[in-house]
Amino acid sequence: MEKNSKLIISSPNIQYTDDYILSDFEYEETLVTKNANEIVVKPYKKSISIRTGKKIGKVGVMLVGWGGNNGSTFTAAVLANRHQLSWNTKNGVQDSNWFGSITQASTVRLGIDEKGSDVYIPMSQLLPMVHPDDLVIDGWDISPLNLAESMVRAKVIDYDLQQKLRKEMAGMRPRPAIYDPDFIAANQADRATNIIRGTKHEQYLQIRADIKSFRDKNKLDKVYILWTANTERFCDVRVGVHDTSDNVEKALHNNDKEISPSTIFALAAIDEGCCYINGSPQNTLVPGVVERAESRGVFVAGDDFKSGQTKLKSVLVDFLVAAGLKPVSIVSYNHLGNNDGKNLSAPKQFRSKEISKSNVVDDTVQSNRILYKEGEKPDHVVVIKYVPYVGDSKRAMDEYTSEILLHGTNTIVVHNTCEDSLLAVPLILDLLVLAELFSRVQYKQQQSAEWQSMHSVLSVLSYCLKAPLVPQSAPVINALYKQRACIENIMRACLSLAPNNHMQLEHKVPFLMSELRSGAMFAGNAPPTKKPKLAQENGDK
Ligand SMILES: NC(=O)c1ccc[n+]([C@@H]2O[C@H](COP(=O)([O-])OP(=O)(O)OC[C@H]3O[C@@H](n4cnc5c(N)ncnc54)[C@H](O)[C@@H]3O)[C@@H](O)[C@H]2O)c1
Ligand SMILES: O=P([O-])([O-])O[C@@H]1[C@@H](O)[C@H](O)[C@@H](O)[C@H](O)[C@@H]1O
Repeated sequence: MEKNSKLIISSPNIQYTDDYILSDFEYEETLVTKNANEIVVKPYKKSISIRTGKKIGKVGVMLVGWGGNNGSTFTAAVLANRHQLSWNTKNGVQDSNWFGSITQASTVRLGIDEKGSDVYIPMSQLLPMVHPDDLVIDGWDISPLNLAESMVRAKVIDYDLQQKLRKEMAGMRPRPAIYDPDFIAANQADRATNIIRGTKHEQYLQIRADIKSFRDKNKLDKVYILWTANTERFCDVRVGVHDTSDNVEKALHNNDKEISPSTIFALAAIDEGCCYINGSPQNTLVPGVVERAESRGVFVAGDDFKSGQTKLKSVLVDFLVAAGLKPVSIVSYNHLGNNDGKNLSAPKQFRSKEISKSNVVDDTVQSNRILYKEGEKPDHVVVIKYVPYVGDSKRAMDEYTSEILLHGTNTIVVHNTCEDSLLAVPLILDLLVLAELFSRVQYKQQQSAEWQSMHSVLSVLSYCLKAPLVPQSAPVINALYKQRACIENIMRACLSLAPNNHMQLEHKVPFLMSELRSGAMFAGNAPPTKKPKLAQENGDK
């Protein structure tokens, strides 16, 4: 499909207005009930209407930890792509790209052509999405370095590209941030010289003022707040402090020591009506914060970017278990030398990461009671070591041992070296682009008049996160294929298209095969000669 060709869904279930894409969608599921000696399966359907706003507006993003490896590399990537920069390296001239981003560099299966071949288009062409070039960037950091100095410190971007970006990035300086030595490693103290003084509530008010001034100065329609600052220790969640919105607010006013800097940022974001995304593993989004987001109709998402070792794990374990093989021992070791690794060399901060990296196999293991008894899990060990010399170039080594036929074993060993930030930054972009897209998608039961947004806990972003936060009582899905299919199929539903099922019966069932070959399969489904009629300009059906 040509990059700029227009996607038109030719269906009686879709209508295009100036402001919306309106879709009628049949949501199908299967209700399963088990009793002593039978399993009853009952298919059901739900007719819903979906509308997607076509107007994006001006979008701003404020990064907490802007001066870090991820924050400075994200900024460099946006600018390099915006200016379509090329630069010299020992391997020749390189061009800017967004490799690693599903919204910018991946395609989705749309359907089949007359010959029955799959047709794919860029995910970014499926629905209106904010373009990375249009993002306005700002943020906070406890370190005072400007973004050019931060980029140099990070040692991620090629030198020649750094030179092309330095002038513009030198003009970007992180706002003072909230520093609490009780929450991040003591070894971070020497960079914490750009901080907001005062009580926790005064810091909260300053963050709100920062968001407001950023929004007003740039005339923004939406602002997204994303935490890519250092990993904090878990806060000790307490009844009366973290359990409700009112109690969290009270605790803030009382300067409670268990209210973390990241929770203060989250409260400020939510109270300014801004989506808050947690790219680190700590438990920022305590129940009281989630309750506040729900009461204000604001999205929150987290935790911890799923960028490398864990992303691969959420594929490999799914493949092994789905193949009927039984992973019994998973050992994930890595060392790295960036500041993230330095912070994680402290036990409490490592513990936060160990938790988020360890739960990623649970959904797949629990799905197969042939291989695993109730409560049975593979041995699973996570090791992270700080080795300054290697910098951002994380060296990950994984060993997967599985039981196979007749007490055999299979051991898969993986070695994975990468600039950690070059894997995380595309996820930061996708989290922002997808959060903005889903802020424009609303649903209603066809007979009811009220349009509803998705639940405040935006679990559709799980694909980008190691330890996905989900609405209360919802299951956590970590398997990467399922997470990606969820995004694709919700986007297809916005266009009234059925989920991809990969059955390809036209290539398996003889009468369908002959219909395909004779052209009879598409008889009466020929593309329309004229555009689908525009619905009345009323935003509603
Ligand atoms: N592949 C990846 O890089 C990856 C993957 C998953 C998660 N993460 C998480 O993303 C975060 C950032 O990673 P990084 O490599 O950019 O680390 P980094 O240490 O280079 O950057 C973090 C930045 O946050 C700043 N900071 C610390 N506390 C702050 C606060 N309270 N307010 C504002 N700024 C603060 C630090 O000064 C630093 O500049 C870490 O928590 C890391 O665990 C990274
Ligand atoms: O994403 P992933 O490769 O599983 O996990 C990574 C860890 O292995 C790494 O040590 C840490 O510094 C990064 O923040 C990231 O969390």
